[in-house]
Amino acid sequence: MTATTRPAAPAASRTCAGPPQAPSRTTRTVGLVGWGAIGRVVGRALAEGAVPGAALACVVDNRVLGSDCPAPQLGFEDALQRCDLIVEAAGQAVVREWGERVLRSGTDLLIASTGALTDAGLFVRLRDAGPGRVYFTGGAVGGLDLLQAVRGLGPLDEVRLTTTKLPSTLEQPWMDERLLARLRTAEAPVEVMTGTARDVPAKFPRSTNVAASVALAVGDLDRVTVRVVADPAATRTRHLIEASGSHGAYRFEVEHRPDPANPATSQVVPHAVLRSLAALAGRTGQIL
Ligand SMILES: NC(=O)C1=CN([C@@H]2O[C@H](COP(=O)(O)OP(=O)(O)OC[C@H]3O[C@@H](n4cnc5c(N)ncnc54)[C@H](O)[C@@H]3O)[C@@H](O)[C@H]2O)C=CC1
Ligand SMILES: O=C([O-])CC(=O)C(=O)O
Repeated sequence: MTATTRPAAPAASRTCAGPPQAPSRTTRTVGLVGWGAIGRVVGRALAEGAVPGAALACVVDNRVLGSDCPAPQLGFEDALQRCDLIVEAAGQAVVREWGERVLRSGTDLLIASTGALTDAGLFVRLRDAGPGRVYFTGGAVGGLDLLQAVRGLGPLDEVRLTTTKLPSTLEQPWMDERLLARLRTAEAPVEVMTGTARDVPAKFPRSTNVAASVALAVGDLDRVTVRVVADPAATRTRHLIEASGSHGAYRFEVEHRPDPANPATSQVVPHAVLRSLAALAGRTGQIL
């Protein structure tokens, strides 16, 4: 499944009556699912007109939202009636429950919770569903465009992602008391899990979607080895991608300030979503 863009506007057309017409741009009507750390920033920016060619039509959330929400709160079915693009910023479960229905209704879907795609069955169903198209935001990591381009030269031999976060953001319901105690009392970095991009995002569904994003770019969940590290000194979240093959070697390292309300999420992520939206809305001059 490849993140491609479709032009929002029809090409300029020539009529019998006169000169070529300027391209008419249609506005993408956006339904935002999730009014949390990502959704609030995305929703407010859209409502302020920050993305030319994209307008916020409604917000879907399973909590009752207050008056700070700048668009009507709708249920999912009603949102599908009103929108031509759904932005998921709510969690992997939403992609599982609604992904296919969104695409089958002819609505496009931009996914933040890429970890849902580690479910092989869901991956195939979303790939084959339509007529809506599915897109992924790059989220908290960079270099995905290049890793995707490198596939044209052949497979990479090795791809590693090391994600380092504050211990509290990595606690999970499946952890036993011993591991939780190690995280809570850590005075130095603790390796919490090493696995493939197939395994890790399911274990840390709100914290390691980036592993699935790297794998989507590389085209192989099992080729990406992921290390999850809890570091009490990680006031910034770090993601290090290292990849190599016969044609080259690649290294991308980022450090993000965590969102104060939800430190599992890096502050940059809603801006990555807005960038993706700008590309989908057909803003010119965009680096794809
Ligand atoms: N690709 C990437 O780099 C990243 C992806 N993410 C993904 O984005 C998701 C959202 O992140 P945040 O905004 O930080 O989370 P958050 O927890 O701050 O907000 C999530 C919002 O979605 C709502 N929600 C949850 N389940 C829902 C459902 N079934 N139906 C309707 N609304 C629902 C919640 O009520 C909440 O308002 C994360 O769970 C994660 O899967 C997060 C960070 C980075
Ligand atoms: O925001 C981040 O740094 C990464 C994250 O939570 C995720 O991939 O789920």
